[in-house]
Amino acid sequence: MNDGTLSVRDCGFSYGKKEVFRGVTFSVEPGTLCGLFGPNGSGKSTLFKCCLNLLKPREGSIYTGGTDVSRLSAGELARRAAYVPQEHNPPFPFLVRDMVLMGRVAHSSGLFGVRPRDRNAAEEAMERLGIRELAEEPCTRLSGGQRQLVLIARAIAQDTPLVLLDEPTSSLDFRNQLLIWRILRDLAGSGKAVLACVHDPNHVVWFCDRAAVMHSRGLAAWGPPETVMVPELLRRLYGPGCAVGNMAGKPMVYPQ
Ligand SMILES: Nc1ncnc2c1ncn2[C@@H]1O[C@H](COP(=O)(O)OP(=O)(O)OP(=O)(O)O)[C@@H](O)[C@H]1O
Repeated sequence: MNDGTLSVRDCGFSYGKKEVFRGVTFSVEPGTLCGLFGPNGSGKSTLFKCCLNLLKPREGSIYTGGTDVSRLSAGELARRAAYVPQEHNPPFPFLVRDMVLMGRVAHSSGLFGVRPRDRNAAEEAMERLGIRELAEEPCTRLSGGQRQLVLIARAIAQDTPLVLLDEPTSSLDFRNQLLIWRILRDLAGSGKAVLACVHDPNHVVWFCDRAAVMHSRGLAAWGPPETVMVPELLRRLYGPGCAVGNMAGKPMVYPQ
């Protein structure tokens, strides 16, 4: 099996003596968009870093495409999984075009081995994200939202079977939020496994096929959003000010 399936098996992690989560088990299948949500500090970014072998779980294991991520070299992992971090402030004034092209490094022999098809993939990704006109801009001169679009374009250019995104719409206006969700749905539609950390529970209901919920040092729920998004769980997560109604046959979360 060399697809994008992400399989998190009985995973636990601690920073020193501080336990962040334990017993986390869920999977993201090819063709599926899964939303990961939960309160601030519940361990979502930490779990992402474990999936990318940047942090080592204290217990359990994480597989992608049937291989334990800890057994993959950095290059192999970069060909299997793309990652959009929560934020990234580039230390150097790389041009947007070069930043997106960096997504292709996993497929070529370094930045000096860039082939026409790598350049095409980068151009297509910029086109898809609507940032072609920013191609010659240094990344250090972009707004927060523009930087976020560049990071997503880089992940798309990387063209991996698994895509992990940490709050991919946090800095975006509503139009660009809708654009990103449409692109993520298309990525899943093309057979990729997509895991996106999200804060707005309505985004999970509207756009995701699966929901995974981090809370109280573990996974509080996992399944189709309609079954996960129930008032009891939301009140546990976010307190009594949270209600669930119905809009167009889907749950709709709103303030009480
Ligand atoms: N490098 C670190 N060393 C020690 N503790 C850390 C470190 N990074 C994160 N933590 C702690 O681990 C817990 C989980 O943090 P994490 O960033 O994974 O949460 P999160 O769910 O992504 O939060 P948010 O929604 O605010 O982005 C928090 O209590 C945080 O303080």
